[in-house]
Amino acid sequence: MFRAAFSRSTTDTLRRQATSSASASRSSLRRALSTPAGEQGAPKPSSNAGLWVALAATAAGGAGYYYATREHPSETLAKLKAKNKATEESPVTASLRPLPANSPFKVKPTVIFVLGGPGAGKGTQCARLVADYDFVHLSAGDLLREERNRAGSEVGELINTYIKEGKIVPMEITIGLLRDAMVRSGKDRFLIDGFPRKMDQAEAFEDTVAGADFILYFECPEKEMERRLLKRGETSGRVDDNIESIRKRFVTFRDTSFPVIDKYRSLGKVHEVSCLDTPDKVYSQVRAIFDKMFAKSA
Ligand SMILES: Nc1ncnc2c1ncn2[C@@H]1O[C@H](COP(=O)(O)OP(=O)(O)O)[C@@H](O)[C@H]1O
Ligand SMILES: O=c1ccn([C@@H]2O[C@H](COP(=O)(O)OP(=O)(O)O)[C@@H](O)[C@H]2O)c(=O)[nH]1
Repeated sequence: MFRAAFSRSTTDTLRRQATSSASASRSSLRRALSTPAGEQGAPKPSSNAGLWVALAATAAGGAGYYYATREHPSETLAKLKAKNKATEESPVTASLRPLPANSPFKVKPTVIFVLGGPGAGKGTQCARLVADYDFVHLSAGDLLREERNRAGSEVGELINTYIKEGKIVPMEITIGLLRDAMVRSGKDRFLIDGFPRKMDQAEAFEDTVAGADFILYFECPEKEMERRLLKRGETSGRVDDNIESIRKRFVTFRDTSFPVIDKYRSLGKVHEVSCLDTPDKVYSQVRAIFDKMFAKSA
């Protein structure tokens, strides 16, 4: 279903090429990426041999994993809730579907993609969710900025250029960072904030890390997002919280990221929340969704 929507995926190609172990180190990925081929028009495209190696390492082992087994999430959840009663397992960690062959997890983790345009309030709401529910919050943007700032990073400059231009950093970097952070946390419930921003990212993540249980989508008009981002830019120190970068980010969101939300919506996996209210009121909508799905940790 999800998979069928992709005409010819990156990972399909990679599966044919991949012979190396999926556990290739991040540093080797970075080395391979020092001549990146951008996902979205890298400033200077060059030989992509290294990229293939990195992508192969990231996606290797996904073969055999198939989305066709997925049923409608509401049916699945109903079954899982019943099972949960009997086994005390979390309704979602009991698994919506099998893990990909080379997932770093033994049991399927709970994964929620938190999506919305730039400045919609994803980070603000995730911070509240972490306080009330037992989730690890991983912001893809924060992880990229951390890597950009890491002394000795071989992809720092590249990340900075993509962020400033409002473009999407090559997925193998982002997925590598997310995967590492998930494993390092030692936990199994994740809010993945600001990712996936492109269809092939969604597919590669689901193929090599774990499937998403649902998508929490913050709907927000551009005018409001622009207002929030300009305000945030007064203190954030971010290279992209300025009007020029903001406009570019909106274009990327409209053209490249929104289709991901639409795709998941067609699968019945999107919970949409309007961000046009105070943070408290927005959060009460979010809580209504989470209270239905998860028992509170406190
Ligand atoms: N409901 C809201 N109303 C007004 N301002 C908000 C709201 N939610 C978040 N903000 C502010 O808007 C800016 C962007 O929010 P943030 O959570 O960083 O968005 P995102 O993670 O989606 O980029 C921040 O300065 C935040 O304080
Ligand atoms: O999966 C991701 C997430 C973020 N980014 C980059 O990081 C920037 C900032 O993303 P973040 O989620 O931090 O901020 P937002 O745009 O949602 O405010 C984006 O514009 C992209 O350039 C990316 O390339 N891939």
